[in-house]
Amino acid sequence: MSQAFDVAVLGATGLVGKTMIEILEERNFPIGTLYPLASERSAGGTISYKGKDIEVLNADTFDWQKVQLGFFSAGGSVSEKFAPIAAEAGCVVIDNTSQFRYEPDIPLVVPEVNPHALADFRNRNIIANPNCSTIQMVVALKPIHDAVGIDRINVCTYQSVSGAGKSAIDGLAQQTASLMNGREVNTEGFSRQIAFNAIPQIDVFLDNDYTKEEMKMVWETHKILGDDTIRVNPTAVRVPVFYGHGEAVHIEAHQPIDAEDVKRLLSEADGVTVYENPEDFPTQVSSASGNDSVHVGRIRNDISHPNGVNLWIVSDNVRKGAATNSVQIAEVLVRDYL
Ligand SMILES: NC(=O)C1=CN([C@@H]2O[C@H](COP(=O)(O)OP(=O)(O)OC[C@H]3O[C@@H](n4cnc5c(N)ncnc54)[C@H](OP(=O)(O)O)[C@@H]3O)[C@@H](O)[C@H]2O)C=CC1
Ligand SMILES: N[C@@H](CC(=O)OP(=O)(O)O)C(=O)O
Repeated sequence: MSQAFDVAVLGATGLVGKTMIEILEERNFPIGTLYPLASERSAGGTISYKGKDIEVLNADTFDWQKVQLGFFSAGGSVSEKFAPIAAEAGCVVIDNTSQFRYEPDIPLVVPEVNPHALADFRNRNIIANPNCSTIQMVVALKPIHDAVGIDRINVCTYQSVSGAGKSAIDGLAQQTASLMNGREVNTEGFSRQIAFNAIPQIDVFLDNDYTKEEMKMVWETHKILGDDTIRVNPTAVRVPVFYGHGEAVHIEAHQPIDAEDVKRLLSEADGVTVYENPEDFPTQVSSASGNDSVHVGRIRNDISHPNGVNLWIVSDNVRKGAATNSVQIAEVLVRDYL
């Protein structure tokens, strides 16, 4: 990688955007000039990159011809507005929002799972980064699907508040402090109190009574694994954890499969850390937060089904679920296509 790329990060003052800039630095991505972009609210402020303070620019007035790559994490409506403009100007957009994920000509990519899908990036000059809960699940399930074919997935998520942005992190901290001090709780930003509670609603309810977060896991698993026959049944729950999503996953394979086979398959898989000893299970706080691996433990045979296996999967939603996955997409892009 001797070539350097001029790069814009849209949403650079947000949780995902800031992490994206840290990860670009950490992984030494070949950047010529970095342009951090946000709304007019934050324009004029600075962000730190490689020991320097770089001015945040207003996305409304940015000239997209200046960059070859754009990392977008400022929300769906912002991507809807700016991604076509950037793409038309020759910038390849890696979009973290759900805005373009379900359009058939837009690649939806997890580099450990379906890097080949990137071959279609020129269709629109836009590549979609999947939903955080979906990414960690498909990284762990892909080797099993390749080996024996997965017929059905039942999954319950335990998602941290960082999935809902900076304001939700502040909300959990404030609610916790209020309760500890015997004060009334302000639940703004959540549909119920989140401190010391669990909320079985993430995103809006759809006509089939699943939430949109749950249906994203169905639609995106099909698109990424390239198999619409997999039956996926999710329940997505917000829990009072700051960083890291957990998932209790139950799979039914097309053929009998043993937990020991799953452990062996996953120990050979890219991006996965396996916890073989049942007592040595991973958690969001102790294992996932702050690193890029998908951690899998509690791997055991289903006592109620001959082809069933249970897994507990945790990962850092802001890193592997968003920022790191986008940077990994860019790494494959510049290595194989640009
Ligand atoms: N792949 C995934 O699973 C994930 C995807 N995401 C996506 O990333 C988005 C941002 O998430 P997160 O970082 O947690 O959110 P934050 O609320 O922490 O940050 C939002 C960012 O977007 C910027 N922004 C908001 N409105 C505009 C606008 N009109 N024009 C330009 N910039 C704007 C904000 O800038 P300012 O400082 O000016 O307000 C800020 O930089 C989410 O909405 C979601 O779409 C997030 C998490 C995981
Ligand atoms: N919905 C996820 C985060 C997110 O922004 O997802 P998406 O990119 O699919 O909208 C969460 O709340 O944990």
